[in-house]
Amino acid sequence: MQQLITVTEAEQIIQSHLLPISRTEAVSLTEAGGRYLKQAIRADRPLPPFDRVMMDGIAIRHSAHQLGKRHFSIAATQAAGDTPVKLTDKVTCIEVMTGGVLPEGCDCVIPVEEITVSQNEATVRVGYSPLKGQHIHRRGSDTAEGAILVETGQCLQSPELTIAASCGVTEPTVAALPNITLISTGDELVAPEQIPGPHQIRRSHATALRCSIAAEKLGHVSEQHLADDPAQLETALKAALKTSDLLVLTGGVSRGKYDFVAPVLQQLLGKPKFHGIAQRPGKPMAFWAAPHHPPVFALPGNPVSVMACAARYLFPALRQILGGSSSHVDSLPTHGTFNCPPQFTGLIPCRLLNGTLELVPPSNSGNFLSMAGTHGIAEVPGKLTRTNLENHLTRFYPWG
Ligand SMILES: Nc1nc2c(c(=O)[nH]1)N[C@H]1C(S)=C(S)[C@@H](COP(=O)(O)OP(=O)(O)OC[C@H]3O[C@@H](n4cnc5c(N)ncnc54)[C@H](O)[C@@H]3O)O[C@H]1N2
Ligand code: MOO
Repeated sequence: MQQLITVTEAEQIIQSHLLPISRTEAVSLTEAGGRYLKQAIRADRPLPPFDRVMMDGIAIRHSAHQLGKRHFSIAATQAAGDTPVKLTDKVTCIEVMTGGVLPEGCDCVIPVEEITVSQNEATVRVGYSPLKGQHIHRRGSDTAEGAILVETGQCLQSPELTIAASCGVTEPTVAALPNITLISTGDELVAPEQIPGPHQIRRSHATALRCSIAAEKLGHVSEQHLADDPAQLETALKAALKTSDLLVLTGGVSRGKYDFVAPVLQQLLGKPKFHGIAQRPGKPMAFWAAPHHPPVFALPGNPVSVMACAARYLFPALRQILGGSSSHVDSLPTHGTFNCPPQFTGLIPCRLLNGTLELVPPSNSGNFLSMAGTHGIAEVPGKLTRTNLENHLTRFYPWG
């Protein structure tokens, strides 16, 4: 392991070595949620595209009311979707519906609540004084045709998809998902569906990481498990380095006699950009970035360490590769106690409740049970005590 660097230094080193994915693909609107846009979405026509009636009621010429007219016979009814009719005089009105086109010749909509209708005649309530132009959403008042409405790089969520659908962008071009190879290592590990021997445990990292990556659509995951064998590791890594956009290894990265991840990667890619961060958990994390090779994240094998390092470094890195912003982080008030050396940073599992983080520190990073019901990690400087934690806004990194 090298000299420990800080959490912020590790983040900066990772950020400076990531390239945005250059492949794109067109996806249907039903598949587009959560994907990162690689085109600008423009208005295909002015919005709204016509003078849009905003209230169910009657449309009149405002000057008629100004001149004292209160009774209007209903010349026509215009529903939403009808081609517009025309008001030709000051004595009649057109019955209109929300979403319809404002009838030609009208400049005022009076809601149905302000009129009474009897024998095809609408009477405006005494004392009600409508304004010229009221309840009319003017053509082009939201945007002109051709304007950019959603910028490239935006993560598509329901608001952006409202715009895409409205502008007829039915197959937005988005960043292709990176191919992520997830390699877990360890002779003690068996698949979740197997019955472990007394000296074995079931492996869980790939399941956990897949869940976060799939939920946020951060990549296509392929998964392998390897024994603690340097030759096997070398063969698998050589192949994965050729076919992947990013590699994640879990376990085998600390100081044990059978921890082969760092030496084998060093042989293939040279020295890591860092190996060891002043953080708890996750101290032995390492990162490689070599020219013409995908970046490699080697996460320490303890389950809490894997998830803490993934939340803090891996998921933001994947967002950055996809073209999104990796820098936005919520800073929130925090409660609880934690145990971390003062010169370290704690990456502490926490619950997010009513805009406040409640720390749920594990008894050790191999104890994954207390992560149940938590939402991510709080990044807490180890020098903080319980008392001054209360005046501190803590950065929150969700599980995904
Ligand atoms: N002498 C030292 N020993 C250790 C150090 C150190 O600095 N010096 N660091 C400790 C820390 S901190 C951590 S974290 C672990 C990380 O070690 P490795 O990355 O080599 O991880 P392993 O030893 O392979 O595994 C640790 C632990 O996690 C379990 N594990 C691993 N993979 C999985 C999986 N896919 N699913 C479930 N559980 C998994 C594994 O069985 C071990 O119990 O090293 C400390 N030691
Ligand atoms: O710091 Mo290690 O990642 O706790 O178990």
